[in-house]
Amino acid sequence: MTVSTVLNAQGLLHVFNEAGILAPADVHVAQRLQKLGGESSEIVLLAAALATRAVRLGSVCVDLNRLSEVTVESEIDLDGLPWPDSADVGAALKRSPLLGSAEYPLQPLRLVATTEGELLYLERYYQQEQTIRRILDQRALSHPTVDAAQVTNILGGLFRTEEGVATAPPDRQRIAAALAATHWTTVVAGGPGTGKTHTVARILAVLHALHGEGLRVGLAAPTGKAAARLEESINQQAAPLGLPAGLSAMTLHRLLGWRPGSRHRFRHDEYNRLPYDVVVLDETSMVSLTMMCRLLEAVRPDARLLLVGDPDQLTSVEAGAVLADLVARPASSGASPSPQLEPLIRADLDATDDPDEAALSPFEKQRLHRGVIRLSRGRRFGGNISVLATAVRDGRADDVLEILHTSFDDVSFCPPGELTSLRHDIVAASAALTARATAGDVPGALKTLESHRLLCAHRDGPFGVRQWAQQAMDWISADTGERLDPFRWYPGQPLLVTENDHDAKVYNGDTGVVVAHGEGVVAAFQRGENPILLHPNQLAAVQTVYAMTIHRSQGSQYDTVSVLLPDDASALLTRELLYTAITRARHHVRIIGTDVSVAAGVARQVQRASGLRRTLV
Ligand SMILES: Nc1ncnc2c1ncn2[C@@H]1O[C@H](COP(=O)(O)OP(=O)(O)OP(=O)(O)O)[C@@H](O)[C@H]1O
Repeated sequence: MTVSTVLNAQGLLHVFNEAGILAPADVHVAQRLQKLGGESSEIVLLAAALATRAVRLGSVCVDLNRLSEVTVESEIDLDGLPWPDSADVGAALKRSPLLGSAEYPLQPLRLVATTEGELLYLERYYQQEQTIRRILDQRALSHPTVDAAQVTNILGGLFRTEEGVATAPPDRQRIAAALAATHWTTVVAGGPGTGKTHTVARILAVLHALHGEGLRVGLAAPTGKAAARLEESINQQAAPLGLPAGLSAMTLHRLLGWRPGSRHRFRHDEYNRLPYDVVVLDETSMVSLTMMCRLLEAVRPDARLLLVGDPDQLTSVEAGAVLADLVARPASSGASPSPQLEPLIRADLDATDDPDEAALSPFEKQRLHRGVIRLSRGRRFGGNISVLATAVRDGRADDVLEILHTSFDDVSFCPPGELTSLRHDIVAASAALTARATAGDVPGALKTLESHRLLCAHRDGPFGVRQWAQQAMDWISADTGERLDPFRWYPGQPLLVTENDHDAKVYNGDTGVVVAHGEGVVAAFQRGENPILLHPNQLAAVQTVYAMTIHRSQGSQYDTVSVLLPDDASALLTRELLYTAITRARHHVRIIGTDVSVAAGVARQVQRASGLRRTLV
């Protein structure tokens, strides 16, 4: 491992920098605080550097009781390092001018006591977390008043089986709609295919029926790709639900009014609130603490807010895992249920297990008080993919390995050297894609593009996208006898967009395919019934994609997914990564790796320390 060392780092900063725990940026922040605040305690400076490191790696704060539980890439002997005792760190911090003093009022660090120990924050993130906590708690103090009989009628009309009878209780989708009708903030969580978007469309139908045509709805998602999917899906369901046609969704940055040159300040804020009665945010798991704070500040207190997403998936690249925190937050934290909710969902609350849906647990019932519901019934895929994903999610490594070692049609497991079936699928998918694309069949090519996808954890190295994309191209060339030339456009060329292009309406993460068109070619991207067709030269930032990272694949699904696991020492190999990769598959998931790498992935959880799930003392 290469370590970037800071030449003038001293004491513990030097030791932890040399060991590869602290990056130069972490050391520089601590050194700056040392200079500005006149702090000389080594353990305070180390704690400040670890707090900076934590934010860099996605946490909001550092848990003093778990200072040494840092995820690192490999051979670092964590136990051999001189970790200070957490009580000593706490005591030294309490004496530190960096926590605020008459001489040094800036207070860049904040120590917070919780029922489970002390947390150290960089002040900015503490303030953002406090804002989120305060606004959510305030929003939970009052509730919209609705005509109960009208809501009962509307819910009865919307939640029916195909045969036209009311769905059997418990129906968590109906509960979500009842929650959204009676609470200012609703969190609809659920894995892929549990009907989150289906439910959002019905919630909008309930609110439209209650508030009439004038209801102003803002639909948003953290990425352009996710916003386009949300818009497409809601509009497909709009007509039968009586929703207005042409609802549009946008990125969260756009919704808030992005301003050039300012990454985290927006046109809409607490002084200039968003003009909507309902704001829906999809793929909330990808939203950082900072963006969630900005959204909450900008939503009117009397507007309904709907946060939707899968808390088990990979989280935002920046600090924070707010959706997971909100779902896991203790039931007691500052909320009272709307008195109107219970009568609306009496049958669901009282229901015992249904063949398709388990009864609500006591924890779920308590969580309803905070406006949180988790959809649990998979609607899109079932079978062993779902069982495998659940076992990964719950950290049951033995069950995961047992499923992988049993021969199933929809789940397979290959040792790293056994690549025959992977090669077969890559070559067959490419041949089918090229045939459709050469024939100018845009819908056929776009459908075939989703037939197989190779996913890697890393970008570079022996398990990375770069190497495996090249391997895939070599296999395809060996089969066709033709070299794939990445410097020209050819029918069947799979594309990945790497930057948002609002004019062309293609977004970072979109995948498309080059298709023959007249004498030339077009690049085709799926958008509902009407694919987007462009000349490939119009695309500002695009790559050929024969393999992609699991991070990039978030929000997409494929018929067959092959997941190439890295070495078990890779810090990227986490439970969330495995879960995200497996749940990309509709019909078949193939894991390529060893028992050791699978077990390591299931065991290693993304450690995102935050105070939102805790009770402050
Ligand atoms: N109550 C229901 N009855 C019948 N079909 C349903 C129901 N709920 C969802 N579906 C169907 O299940 C499929 C998945 O639903 P949907 O797309 O809403 O799930 P999702 O949780 O939003 O998935 P993703 O996480 O992939 O976006 C869709 O085809 C949808 O029409």
